[in-house]
Amino acid sequence: MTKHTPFPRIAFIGTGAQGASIAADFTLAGLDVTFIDQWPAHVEAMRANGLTVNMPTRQLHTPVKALHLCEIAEIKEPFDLVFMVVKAYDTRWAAEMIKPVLAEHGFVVGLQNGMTQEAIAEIVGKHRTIGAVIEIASNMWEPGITTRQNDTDESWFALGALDPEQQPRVEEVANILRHSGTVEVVEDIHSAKWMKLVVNAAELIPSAIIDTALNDAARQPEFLEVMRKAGYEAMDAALADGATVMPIIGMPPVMSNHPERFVDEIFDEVLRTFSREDTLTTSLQDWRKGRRAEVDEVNGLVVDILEAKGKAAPMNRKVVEMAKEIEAGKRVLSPANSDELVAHYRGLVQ
Ligand SMILES: NC(=O)C1=CN([C@@H]2O[C@H](COP(=O)(O)OP(=O)(O)OC[C@H]3O[C@@H](n4cnc5c(N)ncnc54)[C@H](OP(=O)(O)O)[C@@H]3O)[C@@H](O)[C@H]2O)C=CC1
Ligand SMILES: CC(C)(CO)C(=O)C(=O)O
Repeated sequence: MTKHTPFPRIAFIGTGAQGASIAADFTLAGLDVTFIDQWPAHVEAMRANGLTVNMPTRQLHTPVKALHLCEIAEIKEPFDLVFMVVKAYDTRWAAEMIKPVLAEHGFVVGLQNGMTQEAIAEIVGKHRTIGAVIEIASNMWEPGITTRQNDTDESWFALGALDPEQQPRVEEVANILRHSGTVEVVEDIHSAKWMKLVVNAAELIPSAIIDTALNDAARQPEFLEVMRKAGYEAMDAALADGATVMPIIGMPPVMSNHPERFVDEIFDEVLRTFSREDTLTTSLQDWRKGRRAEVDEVNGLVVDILEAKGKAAPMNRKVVEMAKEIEAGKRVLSPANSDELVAHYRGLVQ
């Protein structure tokens, strides 16, 4: 029997590493959840064997209702709440696909890295868009099986409406998402999303370029400076785009109002609380699977915002350049790439 909720029909578009584990929590809580994914083998595996979620100290298994993307066109009853958990670069088309089956008073929640709430709002309308910060480390290498490295007691989310008139309803969405972790409802989701992007600019693509687990990358002193520099430039971009410094991911109230020290604090918190010794960033997982990573949506956005304001983002520009070479097959994914990034950093600070 399905639980009574203000959102009787829930969908996830994108049920990879992150979407699958959160949607599994909702399913096990008795909610009506539809899993929609573009990876055919994953949908077939979930239909045949259900979904398995491996966590540090327990394993979940549940039958799920899974649809291929092409089956969205067959949906008769609209969804009241849609969690968008595809990669940031897939947001626009995914929002267009879901729009015809989104209830008039429904919401799309952009549970992703990157400033995806803006693209979602352009497509489904500001009044139906909720921005979200997600902090969980997870990975998916096999169809039907996701590994979530942070159980619900150490998973963290922030939610905020784009349209202030809808903000009171965000609490109802938070109550649903609390099946999967701690949820903070924030008034200023633009700033919260930027604070996450700041730490993402430092950690994701830089550690992926050197084909190294996040914690190992951050343990290399000179490479840590490279990562921090990318984060400092991202903080500049955040401030230039109207964001204010605010604590996220369960950090204590801001310890420092110095923007660069604040970048260091968020980064330390990710390493201390969320990232495990073997955590590969979502971007390195993409590259090891031969897929595209969120380069333009994270480091590329920093370059674009600062350059549009007549400022420079030389560390992020270099990160984007090397990432594009990797994606074009012109550069090998290797720890040896560290030398070039470190040399570039040294040139900037001399
Ligand atoms: N994984 C992590 O640790 C973290 C991820 N995030 C963010 O969460 C969002 C979702 O990321 P995440 O869940 O990691 O992404 P995944 O790549 O695991 O899943 C996204 C989607 O990619 C497709 N996909 C994944 N693997 C394959 C494959 N081998 N072959 C074909 N298709 C595949 C699937 O379809 P489809 O494209 O339809 O979705 C999947 O749903 C991103 O914005 C990410 O930055 C944030 C914090 C940490
Ligand atoms: C948790 C982590 C480091 C894992 O990839 C991540 O991707 C993020 O902070 O967005």
